[in-house]
Amino acid sequence: MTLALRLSAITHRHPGTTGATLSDVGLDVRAGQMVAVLGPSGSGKTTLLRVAAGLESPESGEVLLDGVDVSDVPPERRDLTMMFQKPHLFPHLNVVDNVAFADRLRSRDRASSRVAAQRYLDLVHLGDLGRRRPRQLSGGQEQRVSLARALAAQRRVMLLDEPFSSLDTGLRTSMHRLLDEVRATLEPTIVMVTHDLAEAELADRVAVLVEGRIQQFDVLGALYTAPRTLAVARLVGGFNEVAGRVDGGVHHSSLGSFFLPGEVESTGASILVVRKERLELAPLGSPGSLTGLVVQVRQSGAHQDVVVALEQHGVAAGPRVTIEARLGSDRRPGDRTGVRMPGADGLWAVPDPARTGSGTPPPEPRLRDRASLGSA
Ligand SMILES: Nc1ncnc2c1ncn2[C@@H]1O[C@H](COP(=O)(O)OP(=O)(O)OP(=O)(O)O)[C@@H](O)[C@H]1O
Repeated sequence: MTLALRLSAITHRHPGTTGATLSDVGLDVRAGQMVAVLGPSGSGKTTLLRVAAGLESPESGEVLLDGVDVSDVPPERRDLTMMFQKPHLFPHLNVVDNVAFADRLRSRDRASSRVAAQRYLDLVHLGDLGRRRPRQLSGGQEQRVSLARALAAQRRVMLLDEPFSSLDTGLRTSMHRLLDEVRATLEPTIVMVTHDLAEAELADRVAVLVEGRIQQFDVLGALYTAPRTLAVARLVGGFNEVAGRVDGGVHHSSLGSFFLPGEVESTGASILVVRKERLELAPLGSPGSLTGLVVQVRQSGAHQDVVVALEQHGVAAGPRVTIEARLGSDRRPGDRTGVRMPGADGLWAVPDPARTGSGTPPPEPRLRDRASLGSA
């Protein structure tokens, strides 16, 4: 499959700022693929799209469309289209003419561009609203028209900048379904910026951007099972963290020594990251289990999060871990309990940025389970 878009070693500094907003960012998007750029607020996501679109000129690096360097091509002549959080429809045109606009710019006649626009409106389930003005639409309808207009432009790549973030949860879910339908029908190439993990699920691959650097570019599942950095683990959330060291494929900490999967690359000062759903409550004193004191039990969706302060030398002063237990677990604050660690397939380790100086310092976590703290 061909590469529709390649961003190569992009570094960008906004005028008047000291640090780089984007540092050596590379991203490959294949034709027909959808890539989500996921990152916390201010990590440089919009800037990255604007560089791809030609709205910002990077200090260094290249933008290639279908293998051709377009770094010096102005935005209007790049074969891509951008869709924003706000729809920006033309208020003086009705819906069908908004969608037909790109065709009209290409000098297609009014009648046939309207016929084509109608097909895109049907695709976004707004076939009956073509004669309305934008001010007569709801927010969700406006965003559907905006999507139809972006599709009708038939550009090589669509850049979507948090296009559904201003919609309520129900509308956002229906836009996600619509995007899935559109992808199945037209196979557009899409780069979508989001800070929402649920939205990133729509994409084939996810690029995690933190403080202007791509920290991981992978399928979403890998971010949950094999995060490359602590920042990625924190952005995904639901990990317990225990500081320690990796030597010879084994993580050593105050919790003990645990074999890691062979793919773990981190060595030296490393944080053991364990998903809360992979830890288990166990009967007190059961063989191979750790012991701790339940300090909190709280509802988390269809589960309970049980926070346990692990005991060391008989004192519950060790790392705190959160265990996702099924509803109705009988643990109460003040109970002592066993905690069973998963096998190597449920463990992972990432470099400890505080002790190795590697990677960027972790951002203030947005999605992190605040109780999931651990220290060696
Ligand atoms: N025109 C500009 N001039 C100076 N600084 C800017 C400019 N545009 C953005 N920035 C800064 O660059 C950084 C990245 O901004 P950007 O909008 O790309 O982040 P983002 O990840 O899209 O954030 P959000 O999710 O909040 O939209 C921020 O610190 C922002 O303040």
